[in-house]
Amino acid sequence: MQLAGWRHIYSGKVRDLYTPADGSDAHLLVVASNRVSAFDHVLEPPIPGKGALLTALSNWWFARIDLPNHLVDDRAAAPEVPAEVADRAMLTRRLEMHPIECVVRGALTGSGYAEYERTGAVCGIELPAGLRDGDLLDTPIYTPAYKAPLGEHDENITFARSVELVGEDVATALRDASLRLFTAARDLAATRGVVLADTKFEFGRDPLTGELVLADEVLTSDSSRYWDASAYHDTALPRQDRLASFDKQIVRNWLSEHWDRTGEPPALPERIVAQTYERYRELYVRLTGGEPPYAPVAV
Ligand SMILES: N#Cc1c(N)ncnc1-c1cnn(CCN2CCOCC2)c1
Repeated sequence: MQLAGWRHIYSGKVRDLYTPADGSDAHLLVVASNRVSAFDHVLEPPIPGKGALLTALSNWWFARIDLPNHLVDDRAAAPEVPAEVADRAMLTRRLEMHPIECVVRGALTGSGYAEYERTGAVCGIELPAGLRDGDLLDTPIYTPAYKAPLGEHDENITFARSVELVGEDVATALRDASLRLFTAARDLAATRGVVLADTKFEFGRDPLTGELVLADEVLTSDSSRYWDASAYHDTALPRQDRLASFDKQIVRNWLSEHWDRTGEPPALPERIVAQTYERYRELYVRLTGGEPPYAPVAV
C-alpha cells in the first residue's frame, strides 16, 4: 500500500512497516492490516475493522503498562500519519531492536507444548511430567526465541543463549520485564473472564537515551493466546473447545471443514468474516469495557 510521505520497507503476515520517505530515521510507521492468518496462511478476504480494533487494543494496553514504549506522543515533530490508515497505524520512535522474541507462557500449548512433549522442558526450563496440552503452569515461564531472518521461523532458545546474544544485563531486563508485564496482564484479563495463555513482547534500545523500550504491538490476539475462562474451566468440554482461540477458532473450524490443507485455503464466506469480527469485538469489549473505535459497515 502506498502512503504519502512514507516508504514501505517490510510486510509481515498481518502488519506492514514504513519509514519516512524523506530519509529521516527517527520514526517508523507500523500499520495493522485487516488480514487474518491461520495455519501459516494469510486468508482471503480481509476482516474489515480488524486492524483498527487490534491497534486500539494494543494502545489500551500500552497506556496501562508502566514501562517506556515506542509510541510517539508529540506528533508535531514527526511525519504526518496518512488519514487512510490513521485508525490502524502506530507512529513509533525508531529503536535498536533486540533480536529476541520475549515469549511468556502461563499455559503450556503450541510450540511450547510440542517442545515439552519431545524433551520434558521448554527453552531449557524443566517442567513436571504428565502435563497435557493447555495445562496452566504453576508460575509463568519465560521462553525466548531468537528472531530469525525475515520469513523464517523463530528459534526457541534458553535464557543462557539470550545472554550470549544480548549480554547479561539486557537479557535479565528483558526476562524480568516480560514476566512482570505478563503476570499483570494475565491477572487483569482474569477479572474479565479471559485467560491470557501466552504472549510475545519485543523490546528495543532507544539510541538517544539507551533505555529499554517496549516496542511492536502488545497483548493483542495476534501476539497472544486468549481463551474464554468459562469454556477453559469447563472440563466436560472437548479440549479443542476449551482451548479455542478467542478470535480465530471460527476461522480454524471452518477451514478444518472446507480445506484439506493442501494448496491455498478457500476464501472465507461473508458470515465467517462477520462472525470473526464479532469475536474480535467481544474480546475487545471484555478486556477494555468499551466499544472498539470502528465497526465495519453491516453487509
Ligand atoms: N515495532 C517496532 C520497531 C521500532 N519501534 N523501531 C525499530 N524497529 C522496529 C521493528 C522492526 N521490525 N520489528 C518486528 C516486528 N514488526 C513490527 C511491524 O510489523 C512487522 C513486524 C520491529
